[in-house]
Amino acid sequence: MEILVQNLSKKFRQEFVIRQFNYTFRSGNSYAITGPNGSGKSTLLQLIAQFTLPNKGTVEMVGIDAELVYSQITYAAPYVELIEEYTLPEHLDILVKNKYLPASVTLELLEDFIDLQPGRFKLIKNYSSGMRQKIKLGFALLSDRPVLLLDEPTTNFDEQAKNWFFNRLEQQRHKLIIVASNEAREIEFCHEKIAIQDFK
Ligand SMILES: Nc1ncnc2c1ncn2[C@@H]1O[C@H](COP(=O)(O)OP(=O)(O)OP(=O)(O)O)[C@@H](O)[C@H]1O
Repeated sequence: MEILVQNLSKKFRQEFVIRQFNYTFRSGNSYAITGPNGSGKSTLLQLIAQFTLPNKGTVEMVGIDAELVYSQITYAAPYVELIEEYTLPEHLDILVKNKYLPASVTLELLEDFIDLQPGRFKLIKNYSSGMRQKIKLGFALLSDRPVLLLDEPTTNFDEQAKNWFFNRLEQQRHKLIIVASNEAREIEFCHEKIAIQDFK
């Protein structure tokens, strides 16, 4: 898998958040997008995912039809919400039906993966913020899609949960991973670092 980004620019109102960004992302590599608050890390991640359109430039997933790009990506971010009124089994069911997760991901497997005590009738909104983040990451990490996009993945995590995440992330090295973050541990995992300030 290769994502080719050429001459990408994005502005909100009259102000450029990203200007003339060029990069090639490849499977088996992990990339950190770094920069101060409000510098455009999340915007760049959303542009790469093609969730949002650029003002100029292109993002191409090489060899993949434009309509199928979404089916190659898993995305975990504070602004990508879980369905709060669902229970975990209901949520899992919908992700399997929509092919976000393979059918081999059973409830038992998911609960084991995220170290969750079974609480099958509990609504997602009644889990703690750290647990909700773990569920979100569990869904992303158990997917077999080749591109994994993570925005500030260890937000709301204590040390134990951070260890859980980094151990499981190690098993994803074959994927193309992009992390938007300023957190030292999230960045040090990555092979390449992209400073957003270089594209202003
Ligand atoms: N939909 C939008 N409409 C208008 N402005 C926006 C929109 N999305 C982002 N921005 C602006 O673009 C800039 C970059 O925002 P972005 O969220 O990408 O930064 P960030 O580096 O991810 O920030 P943080 O580290 O705080 O999460 C900010 O000034 C933000 O206000």
